[in-house]
Amino acid sequence: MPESVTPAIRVAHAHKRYGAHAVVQDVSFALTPGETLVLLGPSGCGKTTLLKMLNRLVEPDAGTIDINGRDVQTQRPEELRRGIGYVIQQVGLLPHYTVAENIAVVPRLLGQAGAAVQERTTALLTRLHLPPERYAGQYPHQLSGGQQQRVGLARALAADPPIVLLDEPFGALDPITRAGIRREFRELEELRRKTVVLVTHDVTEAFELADRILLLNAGQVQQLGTPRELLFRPANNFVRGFFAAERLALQLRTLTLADLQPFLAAPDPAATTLSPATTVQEALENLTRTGSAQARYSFDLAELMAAFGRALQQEEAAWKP
Ligand SMILES: Nc1ncnc2c1ncn2[C@@H]1O[C@H](COP(=O)(O)OP(=O)(O)OP(=O)(O)O)[C@@H](O)[C@H]1O
Repeated sequence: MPESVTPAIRVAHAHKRYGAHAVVQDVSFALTPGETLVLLGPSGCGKTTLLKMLNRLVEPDAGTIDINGRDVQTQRPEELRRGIGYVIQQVGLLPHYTVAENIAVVPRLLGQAGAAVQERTTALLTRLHLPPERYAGQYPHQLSGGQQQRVGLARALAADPPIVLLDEPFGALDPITRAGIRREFRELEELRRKTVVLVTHDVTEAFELADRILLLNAGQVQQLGTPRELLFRPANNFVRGFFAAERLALQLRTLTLADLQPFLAAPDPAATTLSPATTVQEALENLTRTGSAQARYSFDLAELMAAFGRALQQEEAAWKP
């Protein structure tokens, strides 16, 4: 991060213990505005505790936390929280409020005008694929789990906070709904501009959403880096082991056509082209798609996989110590 940029979030030497149990041990990181950090690690490693330190739902025993350059200890917790969106797994919608009323809670607390709040609610619902004419007046119990999670996200975004904290936001969903919502989430322009800290223990989710991953074990940072760094340049055996079971799937999601380009034949101008940023996984999905969406590409499945193998060898050779 350039020194002139004030980190959106800076955590320095944070510690937390409950009795004899050291839950967070000497954790430090700094995020540039707009960055998405995923807190990843096994159950009980301290992810939620660390996340809650950022909005003062948990107070650290030692260390400092600055949000936009200001120590959180100098700010009243309620005021701090109004500037930070927060989504939890259980969603926590108010059961007697409609969808629109739930989304409007924080903007109303901030004294925003009714018409502006309504406009924002309508826009957010539309963007999250919940047509407002159908859903604005419904109550939480009338919605599916995935719809409730989208309302939870809309609520966290309603006051347009520059920082959003998400604790297992897709945790309660089945894998298919989860993958779909994750895609929507990634494509949400709204979130691209924001600094996001997201807790998950789902490795695929972490790789899909993170700019950087903070991998924790027993309260200690094992590695902080891009998904590519954690995968190809693990800092220790814990990091290596944590990704071992899903290594191939993660490699397919991490390498892109740009990485494979030296090993693929020159593109056929008559064929459908895929962007260089397309992951190998996405390219595979395109190639194996059947039916009306079938298109002709410059390479076939065998050529793609051969190029993937060679790119992988190159990547691993480049990062050998
Ligand atoms: N208020 C508390 N009092 C005592 N122990 C706590 C408290 N909150 C958390 N812990 C303990 O601290 C450890 C870390 O909890 P935390 O919820 O941060 O983990 P996590 O990584 O988010 O786990 P999971 O993925 O299972 O949600 C756990 O062993 C938990 O039992």
